[in-house]
Amino acid sequence: MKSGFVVPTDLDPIERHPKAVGPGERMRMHNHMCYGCGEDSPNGLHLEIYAGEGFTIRASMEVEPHFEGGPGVLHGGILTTAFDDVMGMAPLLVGPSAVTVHLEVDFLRPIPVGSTLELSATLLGRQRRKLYTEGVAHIGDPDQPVAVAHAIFVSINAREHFAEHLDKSQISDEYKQRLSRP
Ligand SMILES: CCCCCCCCCC(=O)SCCNC(=O)CCNC(=O)[C@H](O)C(C)(C)COP(=O)(O)OP(=O)(O)OC[C@H]1O[C@@H](n2cnc3c(N)ncnc32)[C@H](O)[C@@H]1OP(=O)(O)O
Repeated sequence: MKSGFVVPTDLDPIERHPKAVGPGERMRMHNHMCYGCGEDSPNGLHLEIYAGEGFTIRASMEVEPHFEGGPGVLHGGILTTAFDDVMGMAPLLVGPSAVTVHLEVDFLRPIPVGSTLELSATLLGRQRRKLYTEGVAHIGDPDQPVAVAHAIFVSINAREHFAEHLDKSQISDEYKQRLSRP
C-alpha cells in the first residue's frame, strides 16, 4: 500500500470533549441536508453515524443498486464520500467543527452491490488545527478490510467559513439562525 499520508510525531494531546456524544450514541447531524448523513437529503447516502469508544466513529451502509460503479460493485466515489462523512465526524469527538483538506483511499477489494459495508474511523491525533484520521471499511470479516482511508481535517470557525455561501443552502434560513446564536 502506498500513501503520502504521514502523521506527525509531535502531536498535541487530545481528550474527548465533555459535550461530545457518548460511546454507542448517534452523532448529532451537522446538517440534515448533508449528502452523506442528512436524513432529508433527497438522493444522499443517509448514513447513521455513531460514536464509539475513545476516539472512534462507526457507521453501516447498505450498498444500494444505484451506488453501482463497475458492474455489480460499489462506485469508488461513493465509498470515498462515505469515508469523508464518517471520518469527518471524528474531530467532533474532541470539539471543533472541521472540514476535509486531504483525503486518500486505498481500494483493496471490490464491494458487491447488496452487501452491508461497515465503516469505522479513528482520530489519530491533532497538530494545531489539523486533525489526522484513519478510516477502515469491511464487509463481514473485520480482519479483511475492503478499503482503508486517511484524511486530514482542519478546524474552522463555522460561522465565518460558511458565511459567503450560506444563501445557496437548501436550508439557508435555518442555518443563518443557527450560526447567529452566540
Ligand atoms: C462543519 C462540520 C462538518 C462535519 C462533517 C463533515 C463531513 C464532510 C466533510 C467535508 O466534505 S468538508 C468539504 C470539503 N472541504 C472544503 O471545502 C475545505 C476547503 N478548504 C478550505 O476552505 C481551507 O483550506 C481551510 C479553511 C480548511 C484552511 O485554510 P486556512 O487558510 O484557514 O488554513 P491554512 O491553509 O493555514 O491551513 C491550516 C493547516 O492545515 C494545513 N493544510 C491545509 N491544506 C492542507 C492539505 N491539503 N493537506 C495537508 N495539510 C493541509 C496547512 O499546512 C496548515 O498546517 P500548519 O498548522 O502545519 O501550518
